[in-house]
Amino acid sequence: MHSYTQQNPLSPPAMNVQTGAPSSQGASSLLQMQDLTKTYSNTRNKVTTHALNGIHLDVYPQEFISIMGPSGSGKTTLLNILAGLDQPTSGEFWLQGENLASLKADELALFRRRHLGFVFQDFNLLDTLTLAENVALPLSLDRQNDKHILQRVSEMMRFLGIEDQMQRYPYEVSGGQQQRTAVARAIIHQPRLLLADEPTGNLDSASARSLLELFQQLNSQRRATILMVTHDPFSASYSQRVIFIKDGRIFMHLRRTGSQQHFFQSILNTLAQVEGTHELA
Ligand SMILES: Nc1ncnc2c1ncn2[C@@H]1O[C@H](COP(=O)(O)OP(=O)(O)OP(=O)(O)O)[C@@H](O)[C@H]1O
Repeated sequence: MHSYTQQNPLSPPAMNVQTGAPSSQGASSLLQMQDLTKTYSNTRNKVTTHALNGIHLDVYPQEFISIMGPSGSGKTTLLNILAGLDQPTSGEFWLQGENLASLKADELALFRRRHLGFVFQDFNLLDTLTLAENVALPLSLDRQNDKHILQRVSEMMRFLGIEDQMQRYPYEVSGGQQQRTAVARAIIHQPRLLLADEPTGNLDSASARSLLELFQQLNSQRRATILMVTHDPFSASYSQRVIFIKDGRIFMHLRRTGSQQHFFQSILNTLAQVEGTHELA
């Protein structure tokens, strides 16, 4: 299947068909992926899974992108590769010109700690640390001074509306507050890229909505570039561009051009197409 793009005819700009970037985009991309593939080979039952089949994608600074696709289409595999948690089988990717696949393990660990932020579905907070200590982790690991850390943590927790929970432990607060803590930890070091895997998956609808509004705020006010994997079309409608993956390939890019409601409807229509199109083996 070939990948293609869909746009509202009333609303240019045109997009680069391969990467989904606006053709008028002069700025250089923040993240570039070139022909990424990932194959899992199971030696026991000799089954080979082609999780990614040649992903080309450019992400531009200050974009908020959602990645959608059917179960097993390769979304998490892609995010894990970008997060440095897994290696591609072939292909390359660069974050602001840095070829991440070429870094040694310790260089990659440092790069991840300094330049990437992660938010996961299950929050991943450390239960033995207070919320403030959890948020401080990236700065403590970087050995920044205590006064600066306290100042940054307070400022960040205030921004996220959880400043009165600083001394509590994760098990003493709600899921929404835990996820806000995880977001604070993910962005306290001002990463170049925030990667989120189903960040609203364990939240009730009010907390999910407030997290998505927070992502929009981070994106517009703090210039965060966000890449979010989600199953949920409503969550995706908060972003500016949705990339649909199917069978490890990019199936379509959809860019928001009108209201959020209109974008939500376009996402639903595209999902129906993605799920209704079956490739013959
Ligand atoms: N460690 C692994 N070993 C073997 N196969 C794997 C492994 N991890 C993922 N896969 C396979 O790779 C394919 C893509 O998986 P991936 O988890 O990326 O999909 P996904 O789109 O995130 O799915 P979901 O929406 O269900 O989370 C699937 O067929 C999956 O079974």
